[in-house]
Amino acid sequence: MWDLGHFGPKEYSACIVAALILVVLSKHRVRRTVKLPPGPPRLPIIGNLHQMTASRLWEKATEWRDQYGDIVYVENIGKPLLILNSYEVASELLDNRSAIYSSRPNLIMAMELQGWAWVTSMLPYCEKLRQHRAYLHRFFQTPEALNYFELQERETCVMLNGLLHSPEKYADHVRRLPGAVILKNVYGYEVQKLNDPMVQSGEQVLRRGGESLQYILLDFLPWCHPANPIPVKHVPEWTPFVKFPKVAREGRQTVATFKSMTRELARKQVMEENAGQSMASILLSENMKDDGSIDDEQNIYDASAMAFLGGTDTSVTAIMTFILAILKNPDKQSRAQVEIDGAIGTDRLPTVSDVDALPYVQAICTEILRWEVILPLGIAHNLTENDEYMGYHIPAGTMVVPNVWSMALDERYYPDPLSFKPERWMPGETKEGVPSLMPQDYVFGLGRRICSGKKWAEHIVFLAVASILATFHIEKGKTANGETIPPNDNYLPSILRALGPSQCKITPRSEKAASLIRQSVAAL
Ligand code: HEM
Repeated sequence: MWDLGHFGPKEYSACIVAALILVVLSKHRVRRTVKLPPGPPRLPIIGNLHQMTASRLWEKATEWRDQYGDIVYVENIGKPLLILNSYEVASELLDNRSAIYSSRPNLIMAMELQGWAWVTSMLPYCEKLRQHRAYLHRFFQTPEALNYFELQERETCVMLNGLLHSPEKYADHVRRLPGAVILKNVYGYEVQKLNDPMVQSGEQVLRRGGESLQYILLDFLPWCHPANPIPVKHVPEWTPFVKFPKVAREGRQTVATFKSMTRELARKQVMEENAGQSMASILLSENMKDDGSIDDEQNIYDASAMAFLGGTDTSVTAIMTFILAILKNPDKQSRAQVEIDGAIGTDRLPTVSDVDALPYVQAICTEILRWEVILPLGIAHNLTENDEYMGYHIPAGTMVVPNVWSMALDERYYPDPLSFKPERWMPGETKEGVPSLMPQDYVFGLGRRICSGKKWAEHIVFLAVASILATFHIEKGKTANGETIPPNDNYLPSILRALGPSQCKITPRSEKAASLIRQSVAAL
């Protein structure tokens, strides 16, 4: 079966045929007199398409940085893509020139075929996007709006209790945490058990989203464009050698189910008299007219569902990375525990207000975001007008991708970048001094499309890390023969990196720590 997600000889031949059609159809090819940014040599017709399906494109792009510099230009059957390999260029283009670098590309599989076009992070720069961002900003950048600190602390406590009872399921307890807080924040929905159907539905739809990105090749094939006489939407599933129509249909169904489930949750909030305060209930009631209809109803549903999608898997990867970092660097755990015991004692659990009293724990959180970045290529932006930069021409319509991976491993800022070193964030502890570039300045994106959940995510990661360190001891697992089991550091190489569990031992630091957890849960 021809899977457009993987580039092989059949796909290669198909691309050549497609490109030839393109060449024949375009009677007058525009002669390039402008100087394009540097990049790897392009093959006739297909350009760099054969290099685009590398499973870790961010690593390939980082290699290109050494050869071609901070901006790397590639072309796929005439479609331009610019990779920004350093913070400086990403900041100049995505931030300082955000007026023209803030749109998003139209991705055929995701948006045309699977029905993701409503998702905030996929919207072009438009009024609808501004409205979504305003809704999200109100509830996710302002903790007081829904008192999300209290919810984060509460659900962190539930996670600790889970670790106490079934430490071997630690990945499930971690997975539950961000989903439970967001579902309560957004819909007033209470997650009751580990494998909650709503949390699972969010995970499932995100998996479909990740899958859709494997079909990026469709965006480069000329006949796939919606303006063509045979729109790609109408390619039947029985078409020989192509798998994408089936993947598209399955994705469409999952997205539609997710949309109707989240819509129902939101509607329930506004219909029920005793429904608590949540993002959906507040926005829907504020916008309700006398006749019961709701202004901007669809945008409220969509922005609410986006919070659920944007905040769950990303935060889970950060917390899983923390556990991996401790398994590989046990000395960091001991130092953090000494800090916690000294600053807040052992009679209570940490809260978000302890951030300033726990600089080393905070340094661990910062280093987690840098050491194993979660979205190594961020989310692609789209340039809406021709631009000139460093003497190069960047054509309108260029897909612009920040290489967050390369920024996080930039030795100019982070000596020995592959090592997990929270010390680099502690003033006076390294001879180079604290790096002038924080990962928080780029791992959440840049410019007008910066992540709407940045603050919320930083808070939940801090709480989870500080609370686990305060109460548990994490160590590598052992085989029956007493040999140490190496931790699992095999991240899924998708655009949103995910990490499975390691075989390890997670035990309460003391009977007092275990009893503190039990008492805190009982008091919820
Ligand atoms: C550690 C956790 C997280 C990371 C690393 C992360 C990272 C990112 C990145 C890199 C972008 C793209 C920014 C750009 O295009 O320049 C983004 C967009 C977005 N994120 Fe997050 N995110 C996280 C958590 C969250 C949470 C908790 C929410 C909940 C509201 C959220 C909601 C969004 C939204 C709505 C967008 C789209 C913004 C737009 O397109 O205008 N994210 N995030």
